[in-house]
Amino acid sequence: MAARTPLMAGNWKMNLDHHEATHLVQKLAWTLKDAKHDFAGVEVVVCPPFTDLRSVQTLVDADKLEIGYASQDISAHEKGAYTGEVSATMLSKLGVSYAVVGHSERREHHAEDDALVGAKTKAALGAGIVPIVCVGEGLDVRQAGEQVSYTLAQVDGALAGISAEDAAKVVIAYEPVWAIGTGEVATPEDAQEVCAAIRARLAELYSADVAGAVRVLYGGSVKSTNVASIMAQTDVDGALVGGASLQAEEFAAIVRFQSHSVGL
Ligand SMILES: O=C[C@H](O)COP(=O)(O)O
Repeated sequence: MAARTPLMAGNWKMNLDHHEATHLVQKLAWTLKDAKHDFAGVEVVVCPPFTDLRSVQTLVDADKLEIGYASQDISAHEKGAYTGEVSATMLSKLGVSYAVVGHSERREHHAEDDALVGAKTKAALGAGIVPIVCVGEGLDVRQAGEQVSYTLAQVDGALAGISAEDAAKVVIAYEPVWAIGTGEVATPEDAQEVCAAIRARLAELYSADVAGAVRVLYGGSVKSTNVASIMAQTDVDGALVGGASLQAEEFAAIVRFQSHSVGL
């Protein structure tokens, strides 16, 4: 079975206008190049707001940057009278290769449930976009010791009705809500426990091949100072980074760590 290429994705959330986006992507590319980053060893993706995507596409195409870009959300609808929505086809035309789906901030502030997350996952896959499906428990669930069953129920919801062929393409990001933006990173053991359980669930739902192909990321207060211990875990294949991805040097340091660990 082919090794899983680590994925480092920077979720900018609702930060940076299109001028700032261009500046950050340029700076990130320069910083990684100066550090002789080998893009074959680690995939680097940024997730700007919708309004920045065209500018990022123009820059990436013009300078032939090996940096991918993702949307932070995607519509479950194909087209038509859905004011404010952005379709998978529209995003695909912009060269978007990944879409964050079911982030806890959308689940919380926009009442997204597992059924909607599943529909968005399907919409992304239907347009050739890889969904980065976010799952993870809140503090109350963690304190009750129910993080594994809670998170696996979200995985089941997101993948309901999805074929094995499509499931193998999906990225799952385990983001315990209590670790997001709080500076309170999960311990490596906490991350491994749930990421391993997610992979085991994929094997149950599909096959060992699908479980072995899917990249499982960790997200929640990842920084250059803690990424090494998280990435050392067997079932963690990358990170979904929020705040720390807004600084080119810091995000590059997170990415560079991984380059070094694979001997580049
Ligand atoms: O999507 C990213 C996560 O919400 C993590 O955010 P954070 O790194 O600022 O904690």
